[in-house]
Amino acid sequence: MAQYRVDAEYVKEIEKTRSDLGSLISRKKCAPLMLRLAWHDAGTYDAKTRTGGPNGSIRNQQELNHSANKGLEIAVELCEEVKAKHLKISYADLYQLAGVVAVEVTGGPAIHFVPGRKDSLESPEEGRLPDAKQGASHLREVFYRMGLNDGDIVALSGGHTLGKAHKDRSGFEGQWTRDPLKFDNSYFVELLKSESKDLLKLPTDKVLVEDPKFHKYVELYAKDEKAFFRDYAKSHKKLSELGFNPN
Ligand SMILES: C=CC1=C(C)/C(=C/c2[nH]c(Cc3[nH]c(Cc4[nH]c(OC(C)(C)C)c(C)c4C=C)c(C)c3CCC(=O)O)c(CCC(=O)O)c2C)NC1=O
Ligand SMILES: [Fe+3]
Repeated sequence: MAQYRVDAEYVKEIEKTRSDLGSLISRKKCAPLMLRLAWHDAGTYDAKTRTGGPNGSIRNQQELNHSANKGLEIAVELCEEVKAKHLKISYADLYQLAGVVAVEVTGGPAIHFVPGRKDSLESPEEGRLPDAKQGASHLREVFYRMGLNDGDIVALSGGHTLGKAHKDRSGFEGQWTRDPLKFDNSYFVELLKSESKDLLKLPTDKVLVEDPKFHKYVELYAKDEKAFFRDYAKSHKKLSELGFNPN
């Protein structure tokens, strides 16, 4: 992923973009969708070939057509309103900033954001994002390929504190927590409880409790929200900067 040095003017523009994203995301109550957009752009990264990653390519219709990205054209559309006011900001930076703001406006941790991602029009082949129907070895294969580790997998899954699954997008239906617009550690609290008919657990959510290496993090985050916020902020930054070595 290419990057470029940014000047003071670009940094100033980023701050204006951040505030416009905050108003848009609060007004439209679309924090969960924006967080998913940021991940689906960044989560295609392959550390070996150094391809994919947070480069704005998710805006390509060809990539939006990937089955894992169903529904994200809405998020891309919503971002256009902000992009039109800040043309010099790259799509790559815009989408990652939207993910950072989505977490902050819903009460989550502040996440350090470094601008300078370059856009690419090249979309990776379909199938780089994890499949929610699979198990622990698949999760590790996909996240290790991105250059992330077991702790990142559990912390990032905590992003399911926001939002819901939609039958017509992923085939799953329902929210993971009582308040889908509040960023807190309740995803982990619910994960340790037995199945409840009104809350969702994806197969990939369930493996976080079944696999002993993942389970120890779930236990920690369920009882210590500060620890979750600390680790989530680190993993979020890591995912949003895959392939991008900020100077
Ligand atoms: C760790 C594996 C993992 C998988 C397999 C996953 C899959 C997954 N995530 C979501 C929705 C979904 N996901 C997320 C954050 C999210 N998603 C995500 O996994 C990636 C991208 C790597 C797959 C990461 C790493 C994060 C972390 C913040 C949000 C906020 C929403 C709600 C969106 C909404 O409300 O519209 C859906 C339902 C889509 C829909 O029907 O609208 C599915 C099937 N999410 C996962 O964590
Ligand atoms: Fe998800």
